[in-house]
Amino acid sequence: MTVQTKGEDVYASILLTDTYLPGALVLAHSLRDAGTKKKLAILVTPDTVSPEVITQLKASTLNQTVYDYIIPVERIRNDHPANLYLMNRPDLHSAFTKIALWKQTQFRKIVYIDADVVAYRAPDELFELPHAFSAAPDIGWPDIFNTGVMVLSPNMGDYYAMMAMAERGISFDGADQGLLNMHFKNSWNRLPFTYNVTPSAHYQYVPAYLHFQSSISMIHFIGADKPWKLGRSQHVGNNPYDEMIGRWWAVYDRHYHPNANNVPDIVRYFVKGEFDPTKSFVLGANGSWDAQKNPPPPYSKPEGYNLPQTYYAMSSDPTPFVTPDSAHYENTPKPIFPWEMNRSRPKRVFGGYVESEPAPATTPAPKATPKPVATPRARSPVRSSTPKPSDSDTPRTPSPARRATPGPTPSSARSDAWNSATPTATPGTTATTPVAQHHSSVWNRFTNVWDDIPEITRYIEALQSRYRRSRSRSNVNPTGTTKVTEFPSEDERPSLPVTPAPIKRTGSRAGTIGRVLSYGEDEKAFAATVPSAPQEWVCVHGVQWSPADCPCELLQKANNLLPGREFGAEPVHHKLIEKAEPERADTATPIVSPMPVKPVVTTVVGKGLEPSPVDRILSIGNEEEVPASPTIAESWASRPGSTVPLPSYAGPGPMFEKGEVLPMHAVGSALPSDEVREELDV
Ligand SMILES: O=c1ccn([C@@H]2O[C@H](COP(=O)(O)OP(=O)(O)O[C@H]3O[C@H](CO)[C@@H](O)[C@H](O)[C@H]3O)[C@@H](O)[C@H]2O)c(=O)[nH]1
Ligand SMILES: [Mn+2]
Repeated sequence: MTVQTKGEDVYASILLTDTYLPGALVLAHSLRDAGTKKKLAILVTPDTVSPEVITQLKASTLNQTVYDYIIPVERIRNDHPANLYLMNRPDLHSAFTKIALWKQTQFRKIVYIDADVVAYRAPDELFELPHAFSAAPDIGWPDIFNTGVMVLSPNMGDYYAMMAMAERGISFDGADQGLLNMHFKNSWNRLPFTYNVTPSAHYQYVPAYLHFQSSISMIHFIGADKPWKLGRSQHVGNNPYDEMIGRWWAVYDRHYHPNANNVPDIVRYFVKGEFDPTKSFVLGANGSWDAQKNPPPPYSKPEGYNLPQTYYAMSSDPTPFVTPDSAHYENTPKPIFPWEMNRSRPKRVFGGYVESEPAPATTPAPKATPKPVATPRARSPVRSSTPKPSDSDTPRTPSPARRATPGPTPSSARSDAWNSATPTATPGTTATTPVAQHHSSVWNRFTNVWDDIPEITRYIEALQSRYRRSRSRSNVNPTGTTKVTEFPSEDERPSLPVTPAPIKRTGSRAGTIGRVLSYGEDEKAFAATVPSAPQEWVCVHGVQWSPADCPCELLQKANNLLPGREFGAEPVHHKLIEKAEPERADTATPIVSPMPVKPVVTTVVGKGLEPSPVDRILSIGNEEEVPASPTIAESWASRPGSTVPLPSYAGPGPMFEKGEVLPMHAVGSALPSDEVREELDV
């Protein structure tokens, strides 16, 4: 430890708040009155001490110097103040600021004294101590020292070491005394108790007091009760404690006597019982405060204090709220206008019941409507964004909301909405997963949102008539539907439900619809289309599966139909439907489902194949289509020796088979773009 040998000696105190001003003043006066030869310094934290208070620290009204040096220092807060609560002194949160004493290296030695100390005599001899650090024992635990009186030699080594502790909140009492005792541990020079006598109202060792009384240098009023906070009338007895309190008041009165007319109000303000506002503030003739001439009396209550206040308590009534019946509305004004009296019954249907009918108390069972309706309910934005008028005579304007309708994704909200139209599939009551519920609902109840768009319907009808012609050639039953999407029942559902959907093709073939591969009802017809070589199979999964593992039902079905044709063990790239050429990123949002098809591109290694029966089915209705030029990946995959699979398509959409893996990515709008719809308007 470096001990400074140069510089001045000073007594130093510290002021962290205005409220300790009387203490700081009395300490300084007591030292001066006792004839000290040393200068006085006080550290102040300008952020918590007002300028008026600092003025009082400089000079008394008689122009006597109080403190020679006012040293502004940064407040050092304890950010881990838990230990302060152990001694019930949370107000000491910034006591760590005392560490700044060690930074005052302009001084050779500092006799530090708390602001709640009064000196009986000036202990100037302490400056002659050779020790780097001295302090007196603490009355509460005499093995440690009290930090109200310390003799120290400022040096940056101790300063930084203690700052590091302060930053970490290392202090057993949360304040400076705990920190300093941990830092100096056994290296402190013990001063006699007479340099830091800490009287207590609860315990006095009277004989010792009487014995050492004449040698007392300083009295330190530890604890929350300070003489200026207790007031003059407290502790005026003749016990040792009261006697010592009286010594503090004696110094105070010598300099700030109540009868003296030059005592600054701000000093008295912080001394209990000393401040008299009637003397400080000139009142009007009627005794009230004249706001034009004077500041408000300091003890006046704020005006808002008298404002009436209303408190509303939360209801603690546990009875469930019941909607008031119609009697509640007895006093509603009688209809007077014709349109009020001759009101036509609402025709629009919401939630399965007519608007004007009273809503059933429980969940309404949907009334039979031509088509199930995804019930719009105000609480679900998903539901309300999928309006689906079921009455064909309802005027329908293609609105942006319709176009923005998200594709049927297996979201819980969506499946919820759909289940609401499926009385047997009440959410939470079935053992099936929401996804399974969703799909069964899809299969049994719903159509695609574009099914009612006449342009698309017309186009599809035209397409289907062509399709029927072709299918009669290939002996496959027609579906005979007038809808773009025909959802078969669970029983009649084929294993590969592929329905055409409009899609915008890039290039000159924009607007070409995908082709249909349908297993249909005729197994034999389907069997005829099954390719002879397993390599020709391309299933929806677009993954390299071992054929045995492939979950594709169509593949299984084909395998069952043709027992003689065992698939090889080689991994085969299955794909029964091929996705359309991928949309460019800068064009319309991808169409989710159903996935359009194009001629099968096989991945037979080393050579191209003749069109298989599957290819032929796939090409039905698209005879005129110019085969899409292979993508880079396709060309690369078909190079001799390549085992690279064809690029898989983006996801199966809502039409995929039960048990298939769900798409893990978001899907876009299922509706065609305006551009596509224009092109579709045939
Ligand atoms: O609101 C405050 C609090 C404290 N101080 C200054 O900090 C000193 C310490 O606070 P104090 O109230 O005197 O603490 P004590 O009651 O004396 O408590 C003991 O515990 C404190 C925390 O460890 C030590 O600082 C003391 O020296 C020790 O006697 C005071 O004297 C003042 O100089 C203020 O200026 N304003
Ligand atoms: Mn103190």
